[in-house]
Amino acid sequence: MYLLIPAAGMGRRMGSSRNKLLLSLLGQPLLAWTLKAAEASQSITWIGIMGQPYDFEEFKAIAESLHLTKPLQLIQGGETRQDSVYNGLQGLPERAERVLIHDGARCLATPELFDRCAAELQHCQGLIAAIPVKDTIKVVNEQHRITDTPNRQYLWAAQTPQGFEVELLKRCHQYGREQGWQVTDDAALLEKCEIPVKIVEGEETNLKVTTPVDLAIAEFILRQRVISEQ
Ligand SMILES: Nc1ccn([C@@H]2O[C@H](COP(=O)(O)OP(=O)(O)OP(=O)(O)O)[C@@H](O)[C@H]2O)c(=O)n1
Ligand SMILES: C[C@](O)(CO)[C@H](O)COP(=O)(O)O
Repeated sequence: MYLLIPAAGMGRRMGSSRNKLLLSLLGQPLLAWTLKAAEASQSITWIGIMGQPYDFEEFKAIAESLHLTKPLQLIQGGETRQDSVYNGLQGLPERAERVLIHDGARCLATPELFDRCAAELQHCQGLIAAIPVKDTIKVVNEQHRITDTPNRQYLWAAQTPQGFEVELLKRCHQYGREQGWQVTDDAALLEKCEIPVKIVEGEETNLKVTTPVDLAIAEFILRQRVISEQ
């Protein structure tokens, strides 16, 4: 299975002056934890990382320090996550039929989650990892007045990995560009093209490190894992 890792962001919500994926998490760059899970996955055979060229030297150093056994390709990212995935798709080897996309910032995803998504992708055109929403969600208007309380049974929080047939995802990205669609995940492009996307049960710990609080929570979870492995 081919894996593309969007890693070309800036981390504005982290308040960081550099790519948050290079920040230290339990003594290693955040991206290293994501790559370790990809390396440990049984199904992933090829890894592409979309980054900004000024981060490439550090990405290479991280990959070398991990002694990755899987082929690794660095691909120039874009201005938005959507652009970065678009570029990543162009950088896939021609033989790639299916692909998983996984945010570099979701550094706690387990190898087992990659493997479950990869296995499920043999039976559908598109899928995403997601978890049921725990909160009661309110829809509000511009005056901050509640307009609706949707039934939680139908609300799931999107995660990555998100997996697709390569040709289908390429077509949806291309069409989305032509239509000027701006989306925050790849599934949204298929939804807009009215193509069904399946949900695979994600992991509650598979948080996206977005703000400094997320970094602290991620560190806590990783510490627990390291302790339980000892
Ligand atoms: N131009 C971009 C923007 C984001 N990403 C990647 O997409 C993932 C999810 O994005 P997000 O958490 O929003 O990361 P940032 O863009 O870095 O954060 P922010 O929105 O706070 O600036 C991250 O792994 C990020 O590196 C990317 O590859 N290319
Ligand atoms: C793809 C994603 O990680 C799914 O949760 C997310 O949508 C991307 O980042 P953002 O924080 O929603 O911009």
